[in-house]
Amino acid sequence: MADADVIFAGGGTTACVVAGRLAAADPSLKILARRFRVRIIEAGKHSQDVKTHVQPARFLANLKSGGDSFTFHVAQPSNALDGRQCIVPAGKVVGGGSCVNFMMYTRCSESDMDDWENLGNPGWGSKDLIPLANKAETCNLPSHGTNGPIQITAVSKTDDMQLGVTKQFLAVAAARDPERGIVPDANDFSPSSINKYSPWSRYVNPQTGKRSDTAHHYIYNQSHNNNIQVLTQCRVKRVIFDGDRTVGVEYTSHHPDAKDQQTAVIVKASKLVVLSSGAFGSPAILERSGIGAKNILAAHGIPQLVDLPGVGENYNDHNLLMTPYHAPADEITLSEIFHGSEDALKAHEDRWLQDGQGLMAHNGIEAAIKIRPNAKDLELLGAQFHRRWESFFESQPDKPIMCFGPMAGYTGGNPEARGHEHFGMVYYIQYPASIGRVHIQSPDPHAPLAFEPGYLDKPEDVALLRWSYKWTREVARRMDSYRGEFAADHPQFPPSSAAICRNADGPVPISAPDLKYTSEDDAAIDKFHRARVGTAWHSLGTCAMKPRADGGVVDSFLSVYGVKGLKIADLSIVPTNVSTNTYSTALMVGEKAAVIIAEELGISGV
Ligand SMILES: Cc1cc2nc3c(=O)[nH]c(=O)nc-3n(C[C@H](O)[C@H](O)[C@H](O)COP(=O)(O)OP(=O)(O)OC[C@H]3O[C@@H](n4cnc5c(N)ncnc54)[C@H](O)[C@@H]3O)c2cc1C
Repeated sequence: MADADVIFAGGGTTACVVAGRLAAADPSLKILARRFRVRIIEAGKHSQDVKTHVQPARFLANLKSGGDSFTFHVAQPSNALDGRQCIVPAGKVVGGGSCVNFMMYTRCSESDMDDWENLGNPGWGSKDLIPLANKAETCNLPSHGTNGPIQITAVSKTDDMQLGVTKQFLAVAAARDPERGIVPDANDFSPSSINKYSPWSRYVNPQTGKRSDTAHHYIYNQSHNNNIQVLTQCRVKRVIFDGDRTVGVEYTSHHPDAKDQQTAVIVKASKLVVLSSGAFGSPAILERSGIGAKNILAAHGIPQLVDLPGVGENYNDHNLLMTPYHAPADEITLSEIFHGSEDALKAHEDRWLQDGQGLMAHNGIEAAIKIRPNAKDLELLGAQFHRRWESFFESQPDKPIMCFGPMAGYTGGNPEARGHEHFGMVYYIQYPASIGRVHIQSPDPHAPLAFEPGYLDKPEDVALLRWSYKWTREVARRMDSYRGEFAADHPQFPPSSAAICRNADGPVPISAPDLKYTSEDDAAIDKFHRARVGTAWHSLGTCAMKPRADGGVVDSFLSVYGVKGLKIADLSIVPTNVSTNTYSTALMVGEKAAVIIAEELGISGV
């Protein structure tokens, strides 16, 4: 007899949306959201009411603690990064990334969704997906959702802002770059909002001040619904088939203290297995199940069931830096919450416990721009970027090249920054030309993956970051709080350079000339980027939804090619990159997957 009707392998962001919607619509359907299993009596890694998850501003301390709500995927050494091994964390907790992310509320470009549809995926264009993006959220801004589970703190005007650096960023924008202009909401899916400065909202409930994640808002809110069974600290090894029909999955304990992490347990699904293990986990489960490229499976002694060479390929992310600037001692930032002791945090936590307000309910980001270059920028971006501009961006006016914004606080790891105030300038590439891959390197589900993120493999991405460093620095230098660069976390320019980093008494005038950089300076910037560029935590694309002949892994109904009864619902299915922080994309994919599965299973009311 089957253990459930639908089994989800992975209980992260997208899985909670799909499982929650299906279970709420049809309480007679048994849903088993598969995560980490408690081996003895340890409840495992639920996120419910855990303060590192629900108190928003603890996100950075949680990440830096290296704690057990993350999997840290260590990449292979990369030539483009001067031999460095990047580390890309992914959420590992019920609710996945939505419980550990930075809560920056961003939505993609219309054309991103239309690109997916045009790849051969009917029903995945902006016309169909925008209503589903709105269905997921409640956000008090025009053109957003009004009745969805995910609650947004809307920031659209100066009165909504708590951080001086945000206001300064927008003030410099207004004075220095009036051509681009400021809009109240750059995340309304309107092409005309691209290339505009804007206040920025966050995934925090404005009433309670709690993080708005999918675990609490799609699963834990259904504690009355006995049909949702969540196993924690269990790791899915592979999918079990009867011929080409999916019948269940095999899992093992993932409890860190478990003496035996290899004993297999098999659970059967009567209707469907859904892989929701994210851009790293889902392709790995497929490969361990015999679905993937022949050479990779053969190298690990796994018999091939379906030849799908696209599995694990097409790894996409956004490449990010946050460069810090000194700020006055009385600057309002989150640095104390990011790096302070529990004693130092107590006042912030007490304030938050009173009414859910204060800096503990914040993420430090309240303004940004998804930017496109003007003629002067294109000249500065140089020849290395021009081909990419002409072939990809020029004809797609709603595709930004970078996202820039100020972060109120120091996010780096240099202990010299402690006890002083800083703000950061964040910059990340929206559509990196460099693409990576992730594959298994063992049939063991606990073994690390063979991961090549591809960061900066292409020179056009290096050119983008070089221009972005200079661009963001020019804005920072004009902000009232600017007191010079925190030099240890900037490029090491030659001592004679006019661009050398130094302390300052205050900002330069808006009309001051821009810094001049020599070719040696440019080399220092590139070296810095190769040494420091990192993930934006937006991994996607490794089980792409596109035609099988084009390297696709799932079709537009999210069904894995070559077998029956197996779907994927997470960001691994996204075939091409998006101009957004990807929580919104996971919500949208989840809502779409819920509709698809409900229709197939004859469930109404989703
Ligand atoms: C540190 C960080 C900061 C971020 N900041 C932002 C932000 O500010 N704004 C924004 O919009 N987005 C942000 N994101 C991105 C966003 O949160 C993710 O893109 C999104 O949550 C991914 O959803 P998913 O469903 O694809 O995967 P996940 O949410 O990662 O879910 C996958 C789940 O599967 C589990 N799993 C993996 N393998 C197995 C297995 N074999 N068996 C069982 N379970 C398995 C994992 O533990 C995980 O819980 C951030 C992400 C991170 C990690």
